[in-house]
Amino acid sequence: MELPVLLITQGVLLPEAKIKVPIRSKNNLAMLDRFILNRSVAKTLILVAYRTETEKKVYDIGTIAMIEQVTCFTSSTYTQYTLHIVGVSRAKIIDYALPVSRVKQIYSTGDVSEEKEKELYAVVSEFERSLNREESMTLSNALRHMIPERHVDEVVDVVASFLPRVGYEKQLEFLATVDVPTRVDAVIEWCTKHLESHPPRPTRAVSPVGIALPGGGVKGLGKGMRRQQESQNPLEKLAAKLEAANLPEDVKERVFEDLNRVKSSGGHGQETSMLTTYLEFVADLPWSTMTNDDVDIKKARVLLDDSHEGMENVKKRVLEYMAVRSLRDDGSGKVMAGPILCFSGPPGVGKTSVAKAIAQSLGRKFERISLGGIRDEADIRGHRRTYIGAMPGRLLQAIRRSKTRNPVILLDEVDKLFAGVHGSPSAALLEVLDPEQNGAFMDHYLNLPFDLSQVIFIATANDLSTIDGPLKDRLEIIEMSGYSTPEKLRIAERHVIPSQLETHGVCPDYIRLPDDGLQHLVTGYTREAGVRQLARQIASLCRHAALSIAEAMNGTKDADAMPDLSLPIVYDREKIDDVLGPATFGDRSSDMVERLKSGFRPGMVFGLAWTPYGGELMLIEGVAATTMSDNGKGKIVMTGKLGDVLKESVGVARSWINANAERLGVDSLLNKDVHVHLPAGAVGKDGPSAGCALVTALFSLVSRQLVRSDTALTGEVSLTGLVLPVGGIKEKILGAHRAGIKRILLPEANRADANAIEESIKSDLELHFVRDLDEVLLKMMTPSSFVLSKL
Ligand SMILES: Nc1ncnc2c1ncn2[C@@H]1O[C@H](COP(=O)(O)OP(=O)(O)OP(=O)(O)O)[C@@H](O)[C@H]1O
Repeated sequence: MELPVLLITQGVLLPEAKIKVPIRSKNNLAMLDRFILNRSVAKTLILVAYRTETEKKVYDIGTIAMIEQVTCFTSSTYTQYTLHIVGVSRAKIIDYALPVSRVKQIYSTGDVSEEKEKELYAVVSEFERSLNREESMTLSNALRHMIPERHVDEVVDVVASFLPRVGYEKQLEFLATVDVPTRVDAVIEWCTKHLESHPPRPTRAVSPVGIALPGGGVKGLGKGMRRQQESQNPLEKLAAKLEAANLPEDVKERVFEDLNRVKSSGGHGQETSMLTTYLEFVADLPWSTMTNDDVDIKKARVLLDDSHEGMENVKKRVLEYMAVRSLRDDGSGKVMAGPILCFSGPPGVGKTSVAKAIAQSLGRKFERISLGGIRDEADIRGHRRTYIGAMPGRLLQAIRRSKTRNPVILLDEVDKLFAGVHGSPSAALLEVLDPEQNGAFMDHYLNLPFDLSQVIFIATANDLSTIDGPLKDRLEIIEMSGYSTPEKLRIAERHVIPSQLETHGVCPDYIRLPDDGLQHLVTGYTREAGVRQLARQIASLCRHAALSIAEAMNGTKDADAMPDLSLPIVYDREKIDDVLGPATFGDRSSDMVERLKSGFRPGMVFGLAWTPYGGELMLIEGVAATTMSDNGKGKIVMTGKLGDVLKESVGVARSWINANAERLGVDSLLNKDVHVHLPAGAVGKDGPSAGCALVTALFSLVSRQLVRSDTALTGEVSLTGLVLPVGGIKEKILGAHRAGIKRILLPEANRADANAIEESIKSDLELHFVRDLDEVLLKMMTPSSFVLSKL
């Protein structure tokens, strides 16, 4: 037969064994691309050929293998494919060529005496117990159906694949050995050698592979031992587990039918082993185990207040939610479905930790499912069992982990679900969240209805605009905005520092972080909306402290007897610079604002952008092509990865300037070619909120007057020059403040949003609210601008 070739230079795949091969070489990538990717690969056969590094030649015996799965890991810089394959049989390579070679399957020969077999099983049993628990489980699972049927040839292959230390050359030799008795001798020898340095665990007097052996089992084992095996029959154990799982009646019937099928097959065969794994999963699911809700609103309030600083609105909404739940609870254990909360905001503002606090105050288990980047419906709903390597979906896996049927499940990053080629995960999620349907949720793998109606789902998102409409409809959005510097200082002092000290085992008395040190840490080493980076920097200081203390103690247990270290270690500005290196960001002022202070030219203006990671200062630049400034066609070139809505805003800005040029005494853009650019071209920008900034930039260009470089603005404009409200005001103000901007122009209609900002920030800023573009230009142009008199 002719098979595509996978060429490897280390590790040997023996029949029945499974390996994962990362695909790196050019040849293997070409083979993957041509024969495997974008095809249905299940059960595809390939030839694994081996090349010896020393002789640089391909070995004439290979392994025919079956592909079980292809996995792909993608990062921003590379993509790594990995093939999961299982060995099928030995093969003689008749005609080696790439990418396809001609091979002939070869079969094992020779009989093994009963004595030898007994010796083999005894030594394999010891060998199994010398492995770590995980390997030992894998080995016994692999051998489960072989020993009872006396597949000695397969047994030795599987065991040999657990002996990689034997070396590549020896394993290749083993692969080439068709005579089974010779292979048995080799395995006995290798196992015995391995056992010299890895003694077996003492306990467990069971069969070599941890399962009962039918029809008398392995000859030579005593009666007592056989009885013990019988009492440990895994099928009986499984049956008992299924009984104890308290399955609903309709489910029970189907499950026990499957169990009988396994029983009647005697427990062997690949299909049976898949069915057994399935039944184990069924038995592990918490069909009827629930925790009792313990809703004490007072306690919940204390817990939330203790664990979370500020965020009063969020806490209020969460407590209301819990109060409503408790009123709906009629004591029957069934609570009517309520709204599904979705915390939306930049990273590190406490979305996950508030969700955890909800679970904790209800006394429920907490599980998190990360949805980021899921493209496949099967991730949510599982694979059908007919697929090789089928698995249940993430929902049921989370339920199994929680061991209860009513946990709080956090659906993290619902905004990052994408529809791929294999169905829409967001539609599957919709079904999960629908109280009409989730009482009988069907996972493809489980293929039995499972009741998810008592689960509390909470979602998180960074960017609401990317959530599918119908899914968003189901969610009750609670916005969580970024923190100001004073808020961060308080969160750090009361929460992050104590928890990091505890995590790193540093006694609070040994370390001191004075106010100016903490302030330096926040403003000089982090630029973020949440407190993630800050927590990381504090962790670095804790590790530094732990190391200094450990070194000074040098074996003594008495911290007071540390001659080389004066305690507490004080992390002031200097010390922090010393430990973490020079500050990455200039204190309080962004690099951009500093750099541009003296370099502002007509046509430049600071806008404000909302991003999923918090508010950002955004430079807008416009230039007129001077050589053809007055004989152009009024064309506008736009660059900087702009979305459609932003491009339309440039059009609106241009029309307004043209319509008002005469009144304002400036040139119009009718015969000027202009280029508008928004730097940081790699980041996509969209939305109407840059309207005011664009008009200002174009006005500055045609009037050749400077815009104030100490001011940033946001606001949508209408064609007639009205300034319309925009979203993300708090994030934008905080972003500007972080960047060192003190003067901000906002739409009048956003006054209430701006007022919600805490006083300490507001007092540090000059906020101006504007109604129309004339007001905008008056406030944005530098005071010396001659055109101002016309406004
Ligand atoms: N207001 C706060 N009070 C106390 N701790 C806070 C507060 N906000 C955030 N934290 C802490 O900051 C850390 C990061 O928060 P968390 O992981 O919940 O963020 P997140 O918003 O879920 O971020 P992501 O979206 O990246 O998952 C946690 O240790 C959390 O306890």
